[in-house]
Amino acid sequence: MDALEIHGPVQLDGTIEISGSKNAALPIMAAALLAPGESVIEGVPKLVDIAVLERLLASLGVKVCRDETGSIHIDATTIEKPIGEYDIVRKMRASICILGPLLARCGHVEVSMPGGCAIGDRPVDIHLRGLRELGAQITLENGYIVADAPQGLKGGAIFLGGPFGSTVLGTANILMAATLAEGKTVIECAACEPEICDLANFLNEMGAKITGIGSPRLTVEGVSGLSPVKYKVIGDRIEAGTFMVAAAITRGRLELKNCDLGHMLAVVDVLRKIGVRIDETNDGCVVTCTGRLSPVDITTQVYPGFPTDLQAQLMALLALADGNSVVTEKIFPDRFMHVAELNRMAANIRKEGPTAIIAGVERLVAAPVMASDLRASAALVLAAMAAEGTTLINRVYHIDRGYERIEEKLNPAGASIVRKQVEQV
Ligand SMILES: CC(=O)N[C@H]1[C@@H](OP(=O)(O)OP(=O)(O)OC[C@H]2O[C@@H](n3ccc(=O)[nH]c3=O)[C@H](O)[C@@H]2O)O[C@H](CO)[C@@H](O)[C@@H]1O
Ligand SMILES: C=C(OP(=O)(O)O)C(=O)O
Repeated sequence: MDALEIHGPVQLDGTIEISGSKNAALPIMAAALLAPGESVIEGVPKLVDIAVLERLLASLGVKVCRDETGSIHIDATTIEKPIGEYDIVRKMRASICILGPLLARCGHVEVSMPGGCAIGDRPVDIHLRGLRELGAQITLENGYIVADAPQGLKGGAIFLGGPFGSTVLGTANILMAATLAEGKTVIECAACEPEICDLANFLNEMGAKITGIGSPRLTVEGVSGLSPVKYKVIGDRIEAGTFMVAAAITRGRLELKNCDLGHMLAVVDVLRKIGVRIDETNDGCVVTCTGRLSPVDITTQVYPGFPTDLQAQLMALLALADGNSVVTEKIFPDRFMHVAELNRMAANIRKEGPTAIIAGVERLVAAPVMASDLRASAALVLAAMAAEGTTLINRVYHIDRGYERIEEKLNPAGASIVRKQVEQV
């Protein structure tokens, strides 16, 4: 099993190209199932999660390959078997994205209940409620969601709100299904995340008729068929945010390319309050941090609020601030696996329900730590670059789910990260 050995403290200085967005690429790849023929998706990051979806699509009988430029070709001319098997689906939450498009295209689908990061309870009840409102009959059999719409789906008014606001992949599923439904669908309380906008833009290029993109009300006029297209996914705002924190926590300077600050207004606002300088460039930004770090209070929220996927990384930074910060997690109230590991590195963080109180410390100290989920792992890499000594992060397969060879991006900018094979611990 891979581990990362990280020597600190370092001061980063360099330029990093942000990869295409994982969370945009995954639903877009699934949406390619809607159109017979070959779609080409450009800018898809080389990640474990993407490889899992490639395997899942191939298991449906769809032809999938990555060419020498890195683009993914998905030939969905025929779908032999609309069944998402447990062995693949359990590895990744986003596998649930095949549910809507397969139902719309084939009139029948079976998908195992999905797995995903250990960040708390993650039901799919709203996905199922939305599909039922489009006319699907759905049962749960042996851990599989079995959905049928033999006469096709029918548009309607669908409210997608849940206990924590909107649902990102739930919106993706209903949106994809609605493109081929008969008549008009209005999705209320739709997710407004840039990844959903990217998916909607992709679907429109395929011939779908979606309006209201970026707002909580999406209107879809159903069409009888969609055509394959070539499409480039947006840059990864979560990878960009992680590297912004990397510049800040090492009191360094990073130029980030292929990142859209328009997708990161809450993150930029919070980092500026902490004392980080962010200057916009033509295709990204330059992030510099020289002085002291001010504490802040933040609450994670649906877009355009502060994203839960950057909560752990921000907490690593606040661990070194001059005073007390408060972080409240409103999307996944149990997403705090990183707290205990950061405390092993001499942070002073106390968790109370869905809130963490972070008393800033002068310095972090290296320690052996365990990556527990994707963004918690990223937080540990950030903390380790600022900590004194050599940190060993075990179970880094979590980080490979969402970051393309993170050490190869950070080392040229001055990090000292070595990937090692270690005995399983
Ligand atoms: C692949 C991908 O894009 N993953 C992202 C996506 O996950 P994902 O789409 O799974 O997250 P959701 O937006 O659906 O989850 C938001 C909240 O709604 C709840 N919920 C969701 C669906 C449902 O049917 N019932 C229900 O109660 C969830 O438990 C959670 O508390 O959005 C999350 C929130 O921004 C991010 O952290 C994930 O990185
Ligand atoms: C939690 C994440 O991914 P997933 O929804 O696939 O578990 C993430 O990208 O931070």
